[in-house]
Amino acid sequence: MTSRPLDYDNLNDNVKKCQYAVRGELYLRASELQKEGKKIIFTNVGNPHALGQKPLTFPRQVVALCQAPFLLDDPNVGLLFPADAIAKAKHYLAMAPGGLGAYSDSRGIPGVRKEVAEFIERRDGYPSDPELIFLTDGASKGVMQILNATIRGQSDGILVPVPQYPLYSATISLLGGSLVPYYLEETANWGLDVENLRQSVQQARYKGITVRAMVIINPGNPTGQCLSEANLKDVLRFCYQENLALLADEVYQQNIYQDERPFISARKVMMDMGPPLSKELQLVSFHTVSKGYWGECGQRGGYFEMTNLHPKAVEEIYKVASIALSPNVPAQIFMGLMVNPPKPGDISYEQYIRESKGILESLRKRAHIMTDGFNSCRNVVCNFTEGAMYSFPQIRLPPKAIEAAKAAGKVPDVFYCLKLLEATGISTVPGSGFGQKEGVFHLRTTILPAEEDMPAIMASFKKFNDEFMEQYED
Ligand SMILES: Cc1ncc(COP(=O)(O)O)c(CN[C@@H]2CONC2=O)c1O
Repeated sequence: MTSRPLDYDNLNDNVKKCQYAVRGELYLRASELQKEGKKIIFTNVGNPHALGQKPLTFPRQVVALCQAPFLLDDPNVGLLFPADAIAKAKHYLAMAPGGLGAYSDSRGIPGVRKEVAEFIERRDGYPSDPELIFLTDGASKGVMQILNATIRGQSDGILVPVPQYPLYSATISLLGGSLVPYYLEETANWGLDVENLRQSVQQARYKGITVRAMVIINPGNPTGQCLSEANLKDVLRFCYQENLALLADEVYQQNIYQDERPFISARKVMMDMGPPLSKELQLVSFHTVSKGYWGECGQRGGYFEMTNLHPKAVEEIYKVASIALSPNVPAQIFMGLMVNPPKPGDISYEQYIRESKGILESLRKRAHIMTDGFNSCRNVVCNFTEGAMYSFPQIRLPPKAIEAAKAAGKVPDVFYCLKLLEATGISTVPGSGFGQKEGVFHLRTTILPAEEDMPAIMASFKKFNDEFMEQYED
């Protein structure tokens, strides 16, 4: 048969080059085993509702009414829905001409963008312009839009933390750009070092790469570290000195499990630093309804906020957003509700706070159970999950295990994670999927399995791991 346009060999090379390990080899093998009837614990994806977390009640009540506005005309609606949910549904329906079935503006519903701006103002104490906030189908799409606008070709580089969330490496590959790694220091609790940043940029420039932007993920995925205000000041100063735009991925800003380093946005620190940075440094910040104590991953709601971008650049980003017509309208309502939740005195306030606090407190407990569990295992060390939703233990593989992996044609941490999966049903992501220093191996799991299941999962992991180490140690 003649070679055809969409045959593998004829596909765009950038498509074939990009990798996304969160749903890679381990996930595919776990899905096969599940089909064969094996019980699988999918802790590979930060997907809270898939692991049993209940959705918050109030947002679902409001969106249900927005999706089925005829319920608002039912005389019994007050028997099923609280008055503030009814009022909120009417509030959003009034903002969305044609309701949830109609396209919105390509930047999102102006009223919701205004609510996001007000949220940012309350959080940071500085004005925020709704015209510089675009709603997106999850933060993923926002990241892809901004990287698409930034990367002009192979010689454009993006400074990305290693280990990193592979949305960045995959998108940079897809767009034909160059990933410029900066290594986080595991022994310094995954801290970043400005000298390391400078070296990475210098090495890239030496290779003829123009470094255009720097990505920070705060709190970190997969590493879970929270950046301090001092760290953020260093990063902002560095980006200004090196003329880099800063892309601040802050999707886990609600997921904080320690009190020493509370979340502080890159934008607040930049504004606190005043001119010239607050007036000149280009910053794009990303957020989502997928994380935090919402976990509404499937709704596909997100936003990005642009600071210090020229109006003509904003217009170009708007033009490209308009190609996809409209962000997901129901998700925009979720975003509005997330940034503008029930207030003290509202009928649903107590329930909303109770549910939210319950989820966050449980996540904090699970972060400790998992970290302590890993640290009780042979040849395993693990930094505490200060934030986000993941645990990223270092697995010190004996040389014999590395040889066995090579003999099996597998990267060592893939070999280990496959053995773990076969033995326990625990589906993780090998550290090689996020990038790691040469010769150092990790795996990523989420802290999302139900609290009551966590001790048994960690015991099952420990049994497997200690037997594995026994088998391969000299
Ligand atoms: C750092 C980071 N940014 C953006 C996203 C995308 O979120 P949206 O759902 O808003 O597009 C994720 C999702 N985290 C993936 C999903 O689950 N496990 C992960 O590592 C993420 O971890």
